[in-house]
Amino acid sequence: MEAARPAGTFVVVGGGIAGVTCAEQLAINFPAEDILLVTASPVIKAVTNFKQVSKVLEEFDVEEQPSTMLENRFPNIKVIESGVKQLKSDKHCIFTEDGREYVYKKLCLCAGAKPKLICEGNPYVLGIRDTDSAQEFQKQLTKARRIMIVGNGGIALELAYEVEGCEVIWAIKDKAIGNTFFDAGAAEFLTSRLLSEKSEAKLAHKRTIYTVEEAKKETSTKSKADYVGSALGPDWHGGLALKGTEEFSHSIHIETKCEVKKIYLQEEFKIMKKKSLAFPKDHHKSVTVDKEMWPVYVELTNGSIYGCDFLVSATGVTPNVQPFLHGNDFDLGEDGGLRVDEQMRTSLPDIYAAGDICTACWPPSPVWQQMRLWTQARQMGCYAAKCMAAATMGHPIDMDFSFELFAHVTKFFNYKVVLLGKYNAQGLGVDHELMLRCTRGQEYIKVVMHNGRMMGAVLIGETDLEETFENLILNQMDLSSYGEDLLNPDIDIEDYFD
Ligand SMILES: Cc1cc2nc3c(=O)[nH]c(=O)nc-3n(C[C@H](O)[C@H](O)[C@H](O)COP(=O)(O)OP(=O)(O)OC[C@H]3O[C@@H](n4cnc5c(N)ncnc54)[C@H](O)[C@@H]3O)c2cc1C
Ligand SMILES: NC(=O)C1=CN([C@@H]2O[C@H](COP(=O)(O)OP(=O)(O)OC[C@H]3O[C@@H](n4cnc5c(N)ncnc54)[C@H](O)[C@@H]3O)[C@@H](O)[C@H]2O)C=CC1
Repeated sequence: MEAARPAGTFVVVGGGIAGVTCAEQLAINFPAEDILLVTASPVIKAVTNFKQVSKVLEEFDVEEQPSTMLENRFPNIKVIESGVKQLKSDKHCIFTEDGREYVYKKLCLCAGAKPKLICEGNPYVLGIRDTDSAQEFQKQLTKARRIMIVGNGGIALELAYEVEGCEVIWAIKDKAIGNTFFDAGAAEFLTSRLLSEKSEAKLAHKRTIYTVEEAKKETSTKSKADYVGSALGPDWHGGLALKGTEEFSHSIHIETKCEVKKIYLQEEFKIMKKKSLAFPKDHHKSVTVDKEMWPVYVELTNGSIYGCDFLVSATGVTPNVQPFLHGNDFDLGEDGGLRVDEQMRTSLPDIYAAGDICTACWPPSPVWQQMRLWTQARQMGCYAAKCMAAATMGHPIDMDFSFELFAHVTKFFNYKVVLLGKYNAQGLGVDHELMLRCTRGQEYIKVVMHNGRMMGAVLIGETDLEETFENLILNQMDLSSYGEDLLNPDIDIEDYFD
């Protein structure tokens, strides 16, 4: 083993948004010190065109870049391209796959998360996380006539809308689509677009830039071991043609309130002599027996069996903590993430964590919750670096303002979607009121009220209400006297509260 580097550098693990933002912020705070970014992926994620849309809402593009671009931008950042295989927290050092040891004075773990697949090790069950897995999915899709999507969160929503030329059976546990983002009302608004043919017009991308060109060149020269790359994000499918073998644009059947009971390979299925269902033509449940043979069969808990070419398990993520646990007594959250306090500190001295790997365990603002999202990875990475700096300099630091209000802007089914605060009345019990305004095919607005105060909102479409509602949630003004006028389309609400 080679000699250890000089003691006492800041070390960040992970080249995703959290890790890169953390390293950048440390480089700004400590221009005279070396910052080490140790990452298993051959490319890093860079935030570009950052735009603060309002007090809390932010938008940005994301580019995959060779690590040299980060080093050029910040000469005091040194990127080490190797996976961390062990952490010795008592000795303040990490060991990488290439046999090196690095000693840290403060360490920030930003190793992201992995897809939580319904069935590990089955070649017919794909997960989507990084560029490689997205490309593998695309490759399999070009040969597919029918796939099954399992799960009801962000990835499933995107795939259900984007996949063309292939029959899609979408199996969800819930009554309505998109349970991590929407209630049944919003889901119905979106479903009507999903079940109608997509417009022929070229769909606008979720974000304008998502570059994988450089990444492709780099990836091919590196061995990948078992590590996942950084998570995809806004517009990950923008550069990929998600098309199966058929000529139709969109053909989807949704099976609600069910889970996957069993997956059979073709040979197993033949022996069992069970019947599978044909793809329903009219969005209703199929009763016709399928005469075709498929590589894999999926039995659902509602009794239906469908054959398909493969399944996509879009069933959430598990924090990527495994490489760091051996011999280190970290406190873990219920979701398996590294618990962090309001200073982004884990339970072990001088070790911080940010992004998908961590579980926020500070008492949250009443209108904020953690979700494993791009924006939160950036905010946490930046704030963790500031906390590391504050602890080094001995200055206290206040909680970053971005954790005051949950705010997420994205695109689903080609609609702009803004989610604010307790947008699904999370944790409010029955003691809340909903106000709705909906124009089919155009906009869906839902406001969550509690004791006359606005606690959250879902804005689908070009509503232009995000800034006003953000303010109303932040200032917790008593809105009881305004009643339904809050959503009255004839009243200019922005002027009203100016
Ligand atoms: C398909 C898809 C679409 C998404 N779309 C959106 C969206 O539209 N909006 C949104 O807000 N969020 C979206 N997300 C979520 C978002 O991408 C993640 O929340 C965010 O990227 C997490 O960033 P991170 O830096 O914490 O982790 P990651 O991006 O996963 O980065 C982790 C890094 O750590 C490295 N690493 C892992 N293990 C080790 C190790 N042992 N040693 C060294 N390095 C290691 C990895 O190689 C990687 O570089 C999407 C996610 C997916 C999968
Ligand atoms: N536009 C956006 O904001 C997007 C965000 N993302 C993020 O990327 C990450 C990964 O996305 P997803 O995998 O979609 O995770 P997710 O957490 O958004 O959704 C997981 C879904 O799987 C369901 N599920 C869990 N276990 C299941 C099981 N055994 N059987 C059936 N269903 C099961 C859950 O009910 C939930 O609907 C998430 O953090 C998500 O927030 C992903 C895509 C788009």
